[in-house]
Amino acid sequence: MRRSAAPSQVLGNVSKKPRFIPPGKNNTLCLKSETKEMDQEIWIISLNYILCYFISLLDALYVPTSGTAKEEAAQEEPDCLVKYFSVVWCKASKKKHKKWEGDAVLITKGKSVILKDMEGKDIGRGTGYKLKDLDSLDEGQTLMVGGKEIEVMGVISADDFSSGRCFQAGIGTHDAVPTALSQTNMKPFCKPFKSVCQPKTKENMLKDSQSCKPRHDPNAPNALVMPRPNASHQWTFNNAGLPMVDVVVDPYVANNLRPHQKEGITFLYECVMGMRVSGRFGAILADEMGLGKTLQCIALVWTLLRQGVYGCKPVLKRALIVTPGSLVKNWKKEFQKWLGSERIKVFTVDQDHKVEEFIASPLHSVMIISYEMLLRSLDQIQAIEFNLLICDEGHRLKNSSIKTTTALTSLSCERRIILTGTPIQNDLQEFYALIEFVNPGILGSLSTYRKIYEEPIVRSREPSATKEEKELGEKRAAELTRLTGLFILRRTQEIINKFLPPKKENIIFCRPAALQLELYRKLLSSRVIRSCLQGRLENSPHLICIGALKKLCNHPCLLFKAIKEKSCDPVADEHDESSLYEGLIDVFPQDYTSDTFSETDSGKLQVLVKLLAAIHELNSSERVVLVSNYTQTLNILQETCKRYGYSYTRLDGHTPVSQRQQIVDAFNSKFSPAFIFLLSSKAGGVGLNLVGASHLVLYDIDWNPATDIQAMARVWRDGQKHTVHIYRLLTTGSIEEKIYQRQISKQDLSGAVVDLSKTSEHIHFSIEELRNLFTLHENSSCVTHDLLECDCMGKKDHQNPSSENLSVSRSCQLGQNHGKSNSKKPLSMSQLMQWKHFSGQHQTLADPFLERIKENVSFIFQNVTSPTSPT
Ligand SMILES: Nc1ncnc2c1ncn2[C@@H]1O[C@H](COP(=O)(O)OP(=O)(O)OP(=O)(O)O)[C@@H](O)[C@H]1O
Ligand SMILES: [Mg+2]
Repeated sequence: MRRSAAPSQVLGNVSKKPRFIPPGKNNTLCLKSETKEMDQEIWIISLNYILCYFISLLDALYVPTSGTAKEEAAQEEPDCLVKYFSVVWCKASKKKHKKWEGDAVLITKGKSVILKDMEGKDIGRGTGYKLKDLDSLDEGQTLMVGGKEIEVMGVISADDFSSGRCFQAGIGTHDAVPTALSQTNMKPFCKPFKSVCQPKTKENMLKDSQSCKPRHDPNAPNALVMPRPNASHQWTFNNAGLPMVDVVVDPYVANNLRPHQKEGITFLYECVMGMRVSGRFGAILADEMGLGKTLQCIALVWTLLRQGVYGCKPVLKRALIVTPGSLVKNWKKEFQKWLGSERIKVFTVDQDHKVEEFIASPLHSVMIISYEMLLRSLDQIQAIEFNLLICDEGHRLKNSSIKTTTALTSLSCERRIILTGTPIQNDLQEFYALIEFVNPGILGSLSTYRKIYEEPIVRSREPSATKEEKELGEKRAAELTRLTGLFILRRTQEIINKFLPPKKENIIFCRPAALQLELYRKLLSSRVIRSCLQGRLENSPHLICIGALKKLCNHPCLLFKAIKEKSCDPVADEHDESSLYEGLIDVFPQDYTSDTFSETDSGKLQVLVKLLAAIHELNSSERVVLVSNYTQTLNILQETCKRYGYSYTRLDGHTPVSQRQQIVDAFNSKFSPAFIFLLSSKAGGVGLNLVGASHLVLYDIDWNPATDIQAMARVWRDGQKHTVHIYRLLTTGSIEEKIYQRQISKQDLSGAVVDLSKTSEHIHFSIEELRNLFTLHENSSCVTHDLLECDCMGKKDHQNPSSENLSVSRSCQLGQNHGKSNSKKPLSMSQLMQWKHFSGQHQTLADPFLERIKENVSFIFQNVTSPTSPT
């Protein structure tokens, strides 16, 4: 017999011995028509063989199934028991020496069988078997399926099949057997445990073992001691038999750590040391914004640069931190903040400090560089041996084909950490790309991953999914979470609530101004929108319409400007946009100019002006961050600041990266004269600390909830001293409300693994969705509230939980709705239902800031998070 090529046979199964068994014996099953072609060999299954099989399972990774086999088999013979077997297969032949061609999964149901390869594709089917033969099918037996011979290697439980576990290699925890995972796209890494110190002589090693002591006292009170590696780790990485020594985080930094940060550092340590998943050294730290991911990494880097468990040898010699440009200086500052300036020298790459300097400098062991600069200096960086790579705001690596990802992947550093505060969102393929970056190959090939996880999970979330599809999708999602949970850590903000001041979050529905309403109606009646609703969406005219409506919601002057620009553009050939604007100019007053805009023409701007006045007057020492997604809108907000004499500072995409940290520091300083920080959420939303302000206004809304959440997290974070007020402004009844509804319904969708929302406006809209987007609700004070089916009608005060109105308020709570079918509801806004809410006309509002704006506000939702209250 030749050694099999089946993956399950490759790893050490040479001991498998064939044994001839006469054909026709009851341990060989075959179709009648195929009996003659059957080979007459039957195989012994020795204990060794079974062992080999299980070891080999570790070899093949997630090998998918379409997830429908169970249903397919069930359709054929609905009442029979479905069984699953792991098998090996080869083409049927009379050859004496078989060469197994692959592993497979056999599904039997009644008299039928389906054979699936390890990618989940059907590779054979058969019917007409004897019931009793299939019922008694067991290890070692062979069977003919559609021209293939198979041999049963073991039974698979229904659970292992539906979770997809039967297709994956075992990914263990600390105690796992070392895995030999498939190495899809693996780069030739440098050995992670290659000594970063000079080689030593035997005598020196002996000396070392005597002098090798923990750098810090592991028995000191509150000492943060890293877990020791298990025997298998020692076997793999300590061949020299060096003495083991406790790795203890420097108390200088450890004393400042919050409990979750201590856990996070331990987790990262275990990941990058290959102690959580054998042979894997990557991690994703996805803690919510503001939980101090930077500090956790700094503590890790500092520990590994100075210490190592085997013979005291430091694990790292050099670490590379890649971060958005606006955060390069922030990282340097944080290093200084937590380690002081004498412990470590970090090198930040910029125009004046080139990579070459780092190479030449013996002083520096940490390099911080922006993603942009990394691309420009890739050649030099590739030549440096880094032992740890940290990618801050690493969700940008969600696309494996973009330049940044390819550049970073080309670095031969196996220890990789992605930091992201944004939920690992978007589609499951982006999730795959992030995983693939930190632990290449761990989820198998993309096509395998798609079949086994993505397809069943996505399918299970579709409204038309059957019960079985839903169950399968849930199981696969749970399995994916379990597996990736070994190296992804996410904690939510609640864990630091107790260290933070209260946060008041308000969603403010602003009544549109008369001019806005008139323009809105005109836009909705345009030919372009009508034709969109008839399904004519070539060249995406609906995106132009959406853009126009969003501009109008911010301020009509933005639309005016767009119309003027279009009409002045001699080469304008975008018929859709021009015809969308047809006749609109007549709606504006004759003397209208975009420069002399009036705040009374925009509901939101009116509210903002009053709000700023209230803050300025009532809380003169507190400051405000004003956020918009659009530079043009920021211009209007800036102009408004000027008009009212408010001092301001601004950070947007045009702000030179080198100046960003300076601007942020100046604003956060208590001596800052600036009352307002104008922030473009796209340019500077991520990672910034703006704790100098305690009020934050989100002037407009993005499709992606993560963008808004990111922006809102800038002020409510460690270091904040005042109660934080967040105001999210939405134009009542307009497209903004719809986008908000979509945001929160998508957030609810974020199942066990990911948030499936889309990032850009390039979302696929159904005609029904477009119809909803292109409807103006003039008679509602809050469409979002209407959708909650709450019976308070906004007339009652839901503000005071101790008042008798509580019972009315309760009718909005989830608990009360349990009996109702949610399927009728377009949204599942469970969180929002638990917020206080009240109409703008309410007699008195407990909040002095809201009190000042109520005249222009139709409805408010409010949620207060305080150290003692649950969120
Ligand atoms: N243990 C701590 N004690 C006091 N302040 C802390 C602590 N940990 C972190 N901070 C401070 O909290 C702020 C937020 O930390 P950091 O910027 O690291 O958050 P993050 O998790 O990276 O958030 P984001 O996802 O928004 O980037 C920083 O100013 C940091 O110095
Ligand atoms: Mg950060």
